[in-house]
Amino acid sequence: MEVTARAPGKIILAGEHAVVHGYTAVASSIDLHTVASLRLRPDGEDTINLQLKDVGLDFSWPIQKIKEVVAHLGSPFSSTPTSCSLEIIKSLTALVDEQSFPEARIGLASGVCAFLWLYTSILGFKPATVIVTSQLPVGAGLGSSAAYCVTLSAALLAFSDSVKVDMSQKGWFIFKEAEVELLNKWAFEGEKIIHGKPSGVDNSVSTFGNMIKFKSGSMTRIDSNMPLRMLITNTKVGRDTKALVANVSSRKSKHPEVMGCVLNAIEFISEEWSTIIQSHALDDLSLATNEERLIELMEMNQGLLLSIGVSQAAIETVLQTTMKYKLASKLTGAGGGGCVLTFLPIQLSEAIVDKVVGELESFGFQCFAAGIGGKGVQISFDSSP
Ligand SMILES: Nc1ncnc2c1ncn2[C@@H]1O[C@H](COP(=O)(O)OP(=O)(O)O)[C@@H](O)[C@H]1O
Ligand SMILES: C[C@@](O)(CCOP(=O)(O)O)CC(=O)O
Ligand SMILES: [Mg+2]
Repeated sequence: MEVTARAPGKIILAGEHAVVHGYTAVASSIDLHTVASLRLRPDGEDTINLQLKDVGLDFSWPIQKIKEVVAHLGSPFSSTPTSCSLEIIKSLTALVDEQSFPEARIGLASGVCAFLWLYTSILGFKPATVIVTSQLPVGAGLGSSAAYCVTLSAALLAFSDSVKVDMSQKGWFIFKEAEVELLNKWAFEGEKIIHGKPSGVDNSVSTFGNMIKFKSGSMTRIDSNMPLRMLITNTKVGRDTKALVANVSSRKSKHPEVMGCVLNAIEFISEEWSTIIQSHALDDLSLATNEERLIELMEMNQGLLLSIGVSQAAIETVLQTTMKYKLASKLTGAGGGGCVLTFLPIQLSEAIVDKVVGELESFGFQCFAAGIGGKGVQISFDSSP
């Protein structure tokens, strides 16, 4: 029996970073997914195998070895989501390092630690092969870390005693509500290992899908009444969410009053975003007025993100390029590189979009569109041998 789980990435429309400090963010799922398949190995085999196809890494740990490393810390197996202590992270990192992790890919090590923590906590020491693939660029602001943790948590829970699923069901489906909440909590624990101090917005939107407003750990679903088109430009400049979040926190402790005002301003931007997107535009004129307001909010949000130190040269190149076409852009996710969103008004001609894309791609950036606001995590079973 094999289970496959898929979880979407996200865009943050307003409020990244501020959300880490208890302010509001507005985020939406996108129709690009991370997929994890998990197949239990027959009894007698004694390894846990993890294949990360996008980054070309393949790990195999004898169960006995994992037991030796984590069991002395007490059985990590737990029916309620628990945080991975620093001591366990150290032990898990030793397990990852033993597999001669390539130096250039050391940032990926925390993702492998998150896997080991989720695996041993949810499934214990059952032998299995887990394969992860993704349509999302890794480390580019589209929430690949959250989609990875959500999809792994879903696949692991599907074979655990914590959820009750009918494995004969055909096609994609999802657990019951309380079980999805449990999954989201586990994914958050995985995100903590990768991000250090995540707000929880990314795992929540990947788990539940749609568009959400998120503040201080709780989410409200947004029912958008506006068609929304965003061009996503991947600058391909690598960055690490954990470091960017830590830098913002350090700026906040150095300049508490200034940062308080900036983050408060971002809060108002997110609130206004959520009001506008839910309002009913009765005619083309009011739709255009609403679009104009969202464009201004995006410009202000980007300015504030620059002021907290998370913009970057390639991001600024995207902004200047799209500005030539009177289009507004803002970074999405942690910034420091990664992806930028450009608001495409509904009336904008495809000819202009093509011109902007052509110019952006001439810098070596990659442009794409993504469906906004689709379903959250789903699983499916395959009983073929
Ligand atoms: N498909 C994947 N395969 C392996 N690791 C992944 C994958 N997706 C995410 N990760 C983990 O998430 C990390 C990137 O997370 P992060 O810096 O938060 O960027 P983002 O979430 O914006 O893509 C990677 O370094 C890796 O540890
Ligand atoms: C910067 C932040 O607001 C979003 C990070 O998103 P991403 O990992 O860059 O996709 C951090 C968080 O909310 O946990
Ligand atoms: Mg992330």
